[in-house]
Amino acid sequence: MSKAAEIDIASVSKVYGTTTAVHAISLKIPAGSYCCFLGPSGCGKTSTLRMIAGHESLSSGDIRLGNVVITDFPPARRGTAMMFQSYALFPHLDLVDNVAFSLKMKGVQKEERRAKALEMLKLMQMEAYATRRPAQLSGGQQQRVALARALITDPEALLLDEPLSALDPFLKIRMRAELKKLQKTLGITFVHVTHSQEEAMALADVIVIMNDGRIEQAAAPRTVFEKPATAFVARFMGDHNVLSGRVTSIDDGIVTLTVPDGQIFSVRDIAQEIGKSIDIGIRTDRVRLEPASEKSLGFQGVVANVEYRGASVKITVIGAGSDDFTVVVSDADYFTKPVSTGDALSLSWAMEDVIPLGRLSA
Ligand SMILES: Nc1ncnc2c1ncn2[C@@H]1O[C@H](COP(=O)(O)OP(=O)(O)OP(=O)(O)O)[C@@H](O)[C@H]1O
Repeated sequence: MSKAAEIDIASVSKVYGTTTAVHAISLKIPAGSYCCFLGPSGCGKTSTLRMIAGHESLSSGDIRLGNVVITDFPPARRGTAMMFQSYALFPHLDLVDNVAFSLKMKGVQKEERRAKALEMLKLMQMEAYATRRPAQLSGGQQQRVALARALITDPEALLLDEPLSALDPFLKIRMRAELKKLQKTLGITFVHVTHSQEEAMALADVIVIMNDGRIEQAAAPRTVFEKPATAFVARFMGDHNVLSGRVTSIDDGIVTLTVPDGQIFSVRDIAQEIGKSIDIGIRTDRVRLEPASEKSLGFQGVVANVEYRGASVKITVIGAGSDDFTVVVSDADYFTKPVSTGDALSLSWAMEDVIPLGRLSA
């Protein structure tokens, strides 16, 4: 296998007619890492992947793979390989010929390309099916063949566009583990586009969260979850409450934030100006069902909904300017003091659990 290569995306934009799909993004994807592009539909993740692959031209900027600027290279000369969402296997060819296809295009002799294709099918544990056609395989097996076909060119980076979306939920989780294992075995850079937070968290060394053609945050899954950079990231990753308010006083480093019907205090220097709007995040599992003390923060609200989830219970609360402030407590904690819809309750959390979120507005 080839060596892994860093992918350097420098100020890359993509404009389609009047739509700017990607706004001058810059990102370095470390060599040998598993990188997931995550974001809502239309945020520009597929356009970015296709520009790395060479299936879409750049409107501006440059892309480097290792030491080589590949911006103007055709797909086959880039050192990348792409696996498509639909797998794009040829129905009339058997698996060996499907996998060997790109070598045939390169003029590699039949014996040599068939031997290499069998080696790749073996890597994906599909050699027993070598003479079958794609229609005679399950979804998971087709995916393995598509992977074998992408890997036969010894790419430095493998690009995967929603690779698990065609699979049923059970297979999705199994193939997810196989992808991760394959990336570790090969050691090459994987770039995987997904709209599933869970998938990105499970697979990635680096998650790149995109919104409206821009990168909101690029970091390790734990950083993204524990320190979301913006309100968008906190909301999109889920399991966080986002409260917005105005700074009403700053005293000795303690910022007082006033939300429409309550007060939240933060010890951190999250905004310097009185009157400025700010967003803060609080994890749903860090909220306690007890009144705030001097050392903690909180508000009083009214229970809007209670959802039993087995090991935990999710309580939705109206208050502090939010109509869906969410608290997740363990089943044990909940059942010692259950609450129902319409009950008034006090919520609190520790000051250190307040996450200041970026992109402040005036
Ligand atoms: N060939 C095209 N011509 C015109 N506009 C396009 C083209 N391809 C994408 N777009 C637009 O660019 C924006 C980004 O699209 P892109 O496919 O990159 O998003 P995405 O995040 O991958 O979305 P999805 O998850 O739905 O695939 C969208 O507004 C889309 O409509």
